[in-house]
Amino acid sequence: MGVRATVMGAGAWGTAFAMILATAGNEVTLWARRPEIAEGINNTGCNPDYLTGTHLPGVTATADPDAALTGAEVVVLAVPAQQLRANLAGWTMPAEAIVVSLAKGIEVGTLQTMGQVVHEHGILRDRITVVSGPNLADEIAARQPATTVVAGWDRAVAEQVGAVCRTPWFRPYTSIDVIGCEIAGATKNAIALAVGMGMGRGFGANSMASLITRGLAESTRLGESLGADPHTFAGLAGMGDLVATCMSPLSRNRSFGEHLGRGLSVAEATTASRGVAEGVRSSTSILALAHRQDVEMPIVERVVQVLAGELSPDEAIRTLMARETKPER
Ligand SMILES: NC(=O)C1=CN([C@@H]2O[C@H](COP(=O)(O)OP(=O)(O)OC[C@H]3O[C@@H](n4cnc5c(N)ncnc54)[C@H](O)[C@@H]3O)[C@@H](O)[C@H]2O)C=CC1
Ligand SMILES: O=C(CO)COP(=O)(O)O
Repeated sequence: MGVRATVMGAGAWGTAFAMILATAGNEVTLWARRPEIAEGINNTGCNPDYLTGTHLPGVTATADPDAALTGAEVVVLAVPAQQLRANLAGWTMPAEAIVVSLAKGIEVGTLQTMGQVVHEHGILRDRITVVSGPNLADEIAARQPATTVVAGWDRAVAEQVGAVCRTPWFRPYTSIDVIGCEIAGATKNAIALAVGMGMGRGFGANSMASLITRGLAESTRLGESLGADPHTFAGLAGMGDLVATCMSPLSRNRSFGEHLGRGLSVAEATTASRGVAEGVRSSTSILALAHRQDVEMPIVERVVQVLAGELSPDEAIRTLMARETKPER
């Protein structure tokens, strides 16, 4: 028996998630900010801007947030991290709905995770869940097998969301480590920028593996300082997502880093990007969070310096390699 589910945000991941929900037998409404996107979906059955060849049977689109939200039992938030708070302020959330956050980022200024932003908006913690894992939208849209983690403060609610978004090719696991999944999801984008920079400089698998592994170590340190379970970082939302993102040319964050590594400016890389690369804004807030928590994050620090134009990718790599020798753990 399906539920009435609404996805707020018709970018790549919002569109693919709407397709998952419809395939799983739910009644799905997809809110698009731009009316022409909603019209395109309703008229052709495909999103004209994102995942363009993907058919979305059973998905009805609208550009009216009230129409989208009225009566929804599950509300999926799929707008970029830095835009979530402003969007929530203009929306009337259904009183009893379960909320699912898809964005992978840390809010600039408040240093809050998306779950915290949603909670601050007045949603009870027990009704908030986040989805995070190795989920490149293009592959999900092509119905390639993938797994993910649905994390919620209330395990039963996470299980409910897991059941609602389960399809033959999309297998959700559940977790109660919301903060761990969110920190893992946000930091992997910053690490993917670093990996991309290395690839843009022409480096191979050794460099990539070194950055992934040490990136995971600093991500885990930050998570633990905030009360996360370190095991989460070895799981799908941690290592799983990091590997998928850093290995795939489909990743916007890795591609953005590659552009920087090849000598493009941040502005040029932004123009070349085919969607939001969350790590570009969130690297700064992740580093600020690390400073607040007194946690060392040398890779993220170098990424922030490159994005700010204070270091070249070559200098970033050189200074990372010049750090003092120390025990691995
Ligand atoms: N694309 C992917 O493979 C995955 C993305 N994510 C995360 O999901 C979140 C959304 O990403 P995507 O859908 O991929 O991004 P996208 O770049 O494909 O689309 C962004 C969407 O947000 C809309 N948007 C932009 N500014 C807005 C604003 N001010 N107010 C409302 N809507 C606005 C755009 O019109 C577009 O529909 C990000 O946090 C991303 O890290 C997570 C897993 C997979
Ligand atoms: O989060 C993602 C895969 O899990 C998508 O990564 P990008 O945002 O870098 O494309």
